[in-house]
Amino acid sequence: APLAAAAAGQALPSWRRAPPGGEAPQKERRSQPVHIAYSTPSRCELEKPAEFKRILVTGGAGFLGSHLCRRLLAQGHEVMCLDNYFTSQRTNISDLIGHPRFELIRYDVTEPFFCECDQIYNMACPASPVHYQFNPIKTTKVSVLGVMNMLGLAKRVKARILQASTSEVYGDPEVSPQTEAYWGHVNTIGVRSCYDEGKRVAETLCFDYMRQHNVDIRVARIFNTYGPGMHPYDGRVVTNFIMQALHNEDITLYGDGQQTRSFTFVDDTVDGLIRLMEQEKTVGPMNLGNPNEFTVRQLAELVIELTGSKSKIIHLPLPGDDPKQRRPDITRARTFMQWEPTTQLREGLVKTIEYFRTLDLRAYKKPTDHTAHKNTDADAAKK
Ligand SMILES: O=c1ccn([C@@H]2O[C@H](COP(=O)(O)OP(=O)(O)O[C@H]3OC[C@@H](O)[C@H](O)[C@H]3O)[C@@H](O)[C@H]2O)c(=O)[nH]1
Repeated sequence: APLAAAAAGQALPSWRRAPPGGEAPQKERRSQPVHIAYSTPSRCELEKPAEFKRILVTGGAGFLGSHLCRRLLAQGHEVMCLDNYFTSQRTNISDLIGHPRFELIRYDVTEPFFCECDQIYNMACPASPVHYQFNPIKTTKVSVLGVMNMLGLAKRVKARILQASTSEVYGDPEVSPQTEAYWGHVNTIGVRSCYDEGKRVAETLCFDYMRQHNVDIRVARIFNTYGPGMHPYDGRVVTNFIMQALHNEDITLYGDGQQTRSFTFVDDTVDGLIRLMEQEKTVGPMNLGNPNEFTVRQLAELVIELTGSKSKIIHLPLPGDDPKQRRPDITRARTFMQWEPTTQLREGLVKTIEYFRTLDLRAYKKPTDHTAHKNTDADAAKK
């Protein structure tokens, strides 16, 4: 059937379809819209031609990475995608495989990697607490060795490099909202430290490579991002709640649900990442997040409402070191990149729910036992 569809020119990305009357000139083929499986259509069309660049995206098959690859291809760039598929899979980017400007390389960023490129987006790292606590030593290695390898490459080929950092560098913040000037409140020995401290060292390395070797760095502190393309079993709150609601299962609220998060729709985050990379000056780390703050209970109630689910909310213990509040101050992003999120939670959730509703779950590997939420403070006290 896929062959028949291919012959008929259907169910193939537009760039793979033969134009009526045979081969079109390269220019004409490039100007056709690229159909993107997960992102919203407005972001998928081939955008106004940018200066052609060779761009390396580590973690390019992951949730954020795959959206980024699509967007960069749509801008007309050449994209090299590196991934070891620890938390991602090739189906995330199946629509890109075979694209003339896309190259896919199975690789682990803890090993040095060399290629000619103009820009590097270092996105590789498991991001869900369930995943990054599964093998915490490896998580620190990915953050620290991964960024060292990429900074070394950036230095050697004089590429600009963007490091995907995180709101988790603020730990359990004592101030709200968090500006980039806040140094954070992070436990160095807790169950989340592998990720938090790994990303903090990654930031340090970026700034030291800039000071010592003049490497052109960008550091994005990404807040909780959600949207179509998320792994259905990633264990994070948006996926858990939507999956549970769609299957009329209990909604698992950890703790009393009064902890807050600021949820950013994936297209806004990707837009922010590209703007930050293209921004001409290094201006320090940049918060990328939606400043609208919600309690996790509010999120649960909104998901139930939008799905029309019969699910009930139940309470489970709060995971260890779970931050109580998280809200970005985005003055810097507004000032330097004229960036702010345009999709608010309700609208973004509707799109995400639609994605999960139509997802074929057989294409995804079921999780190993979800243990992260069992790493509670009470357990840590017993040890
Ligand atoms: O089923 C669930 C899952 C999670 N939660 C709660 O929802 C909140 C958000 O949890 P998530 O696991 O989605 O993500 P966290 O905010 O803890 O960490 C995230 O921070 C920013 C990013 O860098 C990462 O994606 C991730 O580390 C937490 O308070 C968590 O305890 C639930 O109440 N129920």
